[in-house]
Amino acid sequence: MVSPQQSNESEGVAACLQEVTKEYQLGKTTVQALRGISLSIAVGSYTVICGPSGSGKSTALQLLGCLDMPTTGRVEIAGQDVVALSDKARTSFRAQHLGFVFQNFNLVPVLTALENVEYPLQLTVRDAAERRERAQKMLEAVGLGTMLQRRPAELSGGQRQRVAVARAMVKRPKLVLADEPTANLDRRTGAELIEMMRTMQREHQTTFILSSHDPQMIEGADERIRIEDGRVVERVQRSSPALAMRGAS
Ligand SMILES: Nc1ncnc2c1ncn2[C@@H]1O[C@H](COP(=O)(O)OP(=O)(O)OP(=O)(O)O)[C@@H](O)[C@H]1O
Repeated sequence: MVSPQQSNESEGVAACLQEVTKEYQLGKTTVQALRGISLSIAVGSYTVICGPSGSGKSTALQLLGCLDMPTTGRVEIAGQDVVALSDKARTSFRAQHLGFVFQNFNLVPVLTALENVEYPLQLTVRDAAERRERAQKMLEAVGLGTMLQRRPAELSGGQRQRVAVARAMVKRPKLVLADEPTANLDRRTGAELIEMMRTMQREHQTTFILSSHDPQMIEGADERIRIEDGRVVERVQRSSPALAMRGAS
């Protein structure tokens, strides 16, 4: 297993991209999804990456989640240069330290809520009773203590996304990445989910990085990073709104 080095992390940086570009090849066409992005995310913060459709939000999130590698540049998560890791070490690092919430919930349909949340612990926790107890506690924390045995099809969209948040949090990750988590929820359910994620983030001091178009989510963030056409064009910290930096990189 790969343990994070203590370089940037000990300086309060949970994750950073340095001069990162990402190109996709579409037949003979090269799509430049990210055009030299540099950003850092503070430990324990709740950061939203926003911007128009196609601007590069999901691509940035995929890189921060070790789900893809940059074309050029450095990606550091919890002090670890993840580009330098082998595929196997990167998979292990991801399983150990990162949690994910997706727009479409991505729950396993044949498993119950409890089994879905237990699932990621199979890689890291040997004791079955401990896995069950941790999964149950996490489902109770997201308000689903009475629905442990329900399968995803027997839950509402908001409840499914709560299961997904519990699944992301159960391994006590350093970082939770959420790609448009409220996109498939109505406004009220989205607002409840945002509040719940905020509570979890504060209680567990977990760093959350989200991508979103949702004004409710963007407004409540500690920091918002706006991307347009593969570049960071604005960073606004909630504590000091005057810190808006047009054309940050
Ligand atoms: N696998 C891929 N192959 C080719 N092009 C891709 C791929 N993934 C993304 N792109 C392109 O890269 C650019 C950035 O896409 P990305 O999904 O990161 O944007 P986004 O800001 O998340 O958009 P949305 O808000 O619509 O989800 C777009 O031009 C997109 O078409």
